[in-house]
Amino acid sequence: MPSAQPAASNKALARVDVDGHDLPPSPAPSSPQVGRRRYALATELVYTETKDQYGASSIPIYQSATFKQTSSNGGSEYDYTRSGNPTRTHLERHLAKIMNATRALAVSSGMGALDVISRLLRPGDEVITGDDLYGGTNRLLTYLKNNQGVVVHHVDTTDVDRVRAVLNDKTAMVLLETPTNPLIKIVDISTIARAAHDANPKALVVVDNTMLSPMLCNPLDLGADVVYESGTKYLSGHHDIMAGVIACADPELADKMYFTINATGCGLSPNDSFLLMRGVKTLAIRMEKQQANAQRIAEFLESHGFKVRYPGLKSHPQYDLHWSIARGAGAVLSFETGDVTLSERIVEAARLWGISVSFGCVNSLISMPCRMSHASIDAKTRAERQMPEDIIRLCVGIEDVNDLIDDLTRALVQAGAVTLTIDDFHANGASSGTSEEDSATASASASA
Ligand SMILES: Cc1ncc(COP(=O)(O)O)c(C=O)c1O
Ligand SMILES: N[C@@H](CCSC[C@H](N)C(=O)O)C(=O)O
Repeated sequence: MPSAQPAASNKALARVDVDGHDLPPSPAPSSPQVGRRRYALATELVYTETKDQYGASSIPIYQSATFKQTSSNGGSEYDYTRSGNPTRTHLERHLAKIMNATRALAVSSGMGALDVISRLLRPGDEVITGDDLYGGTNRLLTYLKNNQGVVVHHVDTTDVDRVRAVLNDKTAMVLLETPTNPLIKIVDISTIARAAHDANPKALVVVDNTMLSPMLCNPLDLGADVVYESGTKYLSGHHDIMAGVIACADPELADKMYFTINATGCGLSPNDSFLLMRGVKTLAIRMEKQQANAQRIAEFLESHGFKVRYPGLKSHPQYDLHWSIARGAGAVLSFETGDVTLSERIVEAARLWGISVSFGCVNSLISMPCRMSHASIDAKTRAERQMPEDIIRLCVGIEDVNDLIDDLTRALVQAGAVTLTIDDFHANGASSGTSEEDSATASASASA
């Protein structure tokens, strides 16, 4: 019995084995427009053309697992949603354009994206990565090390010489995060990419761009081979979906990763593809507001003597490096209080700031990474990697910045982290919406 032929765009690509063995070369992508921008990014985020027969201005949700074929040999563009779906394809082409990629692939989460990329590795391969990384990334790398025979080197990737010291011809992947989560350290993508390719021309430089999004950074333009992001964050922007995106310039590499997505079934669902597409359209305006708010909040905290980590502050030790690779500082910052229980009190006193993991969404969040997003890294490793247990991470949203500063001020005062009079409190940004009850709290704590 002849096997069903895959859909033109997806099927042709599905003919490639994950190792690239025994199969004919990949045909050219069916959509040559990918990766080509005509307008400024803010315009391209919004501008899309659907091929919908009714001229729908928003891509319809093709909520169908299967697609009818024109003959027993197939003949239709799609056959099965795990292999390809028009809503997902529309999103992927849009993402390829805004990520300056030849091809983008949408999967069910950011970790799903890293899983797909990591399946390019083989036992004995070496991976070089940072010593400050999102906890889930660290967990997956630890799994690969313990179960798949992959050698993982964690080094301080802010120091190019330390990376050079471990690069060798077995280096298959260099995995970078910048700014790092949660210590907001900056990594020189271009220099490391050059060094990695010098050490092994086949090494893949992979960048997790979740902390910046394509609005602020295009790692492929800086020498990276693969970029991935958690679409759960800035790209979708509302914390109502989980998603992941992978993009690259090399079509054969994209084919291999597509093979894994089809083989394992982690492609993004039609409904989530629709929601991610909708979210992406407002990325520019959300990011602009979130960054402006984050800058004000970082300055506010710094003015109170906290050690603030944010690349929008001139005091950031890698301020110049950051601005040489990125177009903005993003909206995630962290600060230390010097005392874990004090940090706990501040976080728990916040009202407007939701206590939650994640970032990049429209509402502001506060968290203690060592207990939350990075709890999967054991305490000993956290200490070895100099992650302060008291660190508080703020993920700034689009609210009125005065309300955010008021709420933070009240939390800091209530926790006993700062001492303010009511006059100071108002001078520090407390303005609209500050209730008498809040002011009274500030006064009472300040005099305590
Ligand atoms: C920097 C970074 N990369 C990747 C991920 C994974 O994304 P997801 O939660 O969508 O799997 C996260 C957060 O979860 C993250 O903070
Ligand atoms: N329980 C989750 C925690 C997810 S953290 C999400 C995000 N990347 C962040 O940094 O806040 C897990 O164990 O993965």
